Order: sequence, then structure tokens, then C-alpha cells
Amino acid sequence: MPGLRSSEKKLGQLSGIFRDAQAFRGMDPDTIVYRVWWWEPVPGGTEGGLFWGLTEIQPGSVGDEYYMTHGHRHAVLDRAEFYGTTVGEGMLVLRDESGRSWFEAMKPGSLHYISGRVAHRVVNTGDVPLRFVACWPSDAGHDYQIAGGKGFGARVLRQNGKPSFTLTEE
Ligand SMILES: O=P(O)(O)OC[C@H]1O[C@H](O)[C@H](O)[C@@H](O)[C@@H]1O
Repeated sequence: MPGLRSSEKKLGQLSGIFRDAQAFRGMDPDTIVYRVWWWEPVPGGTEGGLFWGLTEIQPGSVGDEYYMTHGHRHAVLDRAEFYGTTVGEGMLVLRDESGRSWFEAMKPGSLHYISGRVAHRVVNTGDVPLRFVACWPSDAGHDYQIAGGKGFGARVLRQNGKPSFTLTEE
């Protein structure tokens, strides 16, 4: 049925994506990390349609790693997406099929085009909730297996009080 949808992601649902497992175990699994509201004017899977969404990621960290979305590629691999930041500061972490990882800085007014086949995740590096709008094809779907389960090959960590994009061996 077409309509407005919403979902929330709690820490307990993000097990395994943060580096510091000990810090993670010491935190309340019911803590909400992010919420998504999105409009589905056509049924999911419709070719040629678009969805529109708003994501809000809370400020916070697990150990020295900032709160972030799980991250995904599109199940229909070649589908692209736009993100537009409205409030807060963050990093859009991207990984292509060759394994290259990079980021784009997010701040109010920043617009980000995410090509098909590129995995994407958003990290809140600020002190306030990070909000961004998104527009993606209604048949894109989500694939949460990034690089065969290895992840993004990069982490955003607080170092000397500042966010640092660090490539990893993954
Ligand atoms: O699906 P996640 O990786 O948890 O990201 C959360 C959400 O971020 C954005 O709003 C995307 O447009 C959504 O499609 C996605 O569901």
C-alpha cells in the first residue's frame, strides 16, 4: 500500500558494525541511534517510481566511533540515490566495487549523488542530530552485505576531539 513509513534502528540492532565490542556491550541496546521516515507513493519494487525519505541520526559514539547508519548497497545494483543534508554535520562514507573507500563531508545544504553499485553509510560527527533527505528509485531495494560482509574498509573515529576518516584493512 502506498503511504508514509517509518523505522527506527536501536544499538542492539547494529551489533557487529562498531569496532569497540567491549564499549558496545556496556551500552543500552534499546538506545535509538537513528530513525527514518519515508514516503512510498508507489509500491516497493515498482520500476520507474521514486521514494522520498528523511533520516535523523542521533549524536553519540560507541567508544571513539561515531554513531552511523548500518549502510547498504542497492539490491538492484545499478540504482543511484541523492542525499541532501538539512541539519548537522557528518560524513557520507562510500565504497565502490573495486574496494576503494572515500567520504564526502555533510553539512546543511550539501547535496550528494550516490552512483549505482556504490555502498553508502552516514556518520554523525556533530553534537546535534544529523538530518538528511534522500530520494531513491522505488525498485532499488537494500543489500546489507557490504563487500561480502567485510564492511566499508574505513571507520570514522574521534581523534583528539575531531572526526578522522581512517582506512582499515577490511
Ligand atoms: O538502510 P540503512 O543503511 O540502515 O540506512 C538508513 C536509511 O538511510 C537513508 O534514508 C536511505 O535513503 C534509506 O533507504 C535507508 O534505509
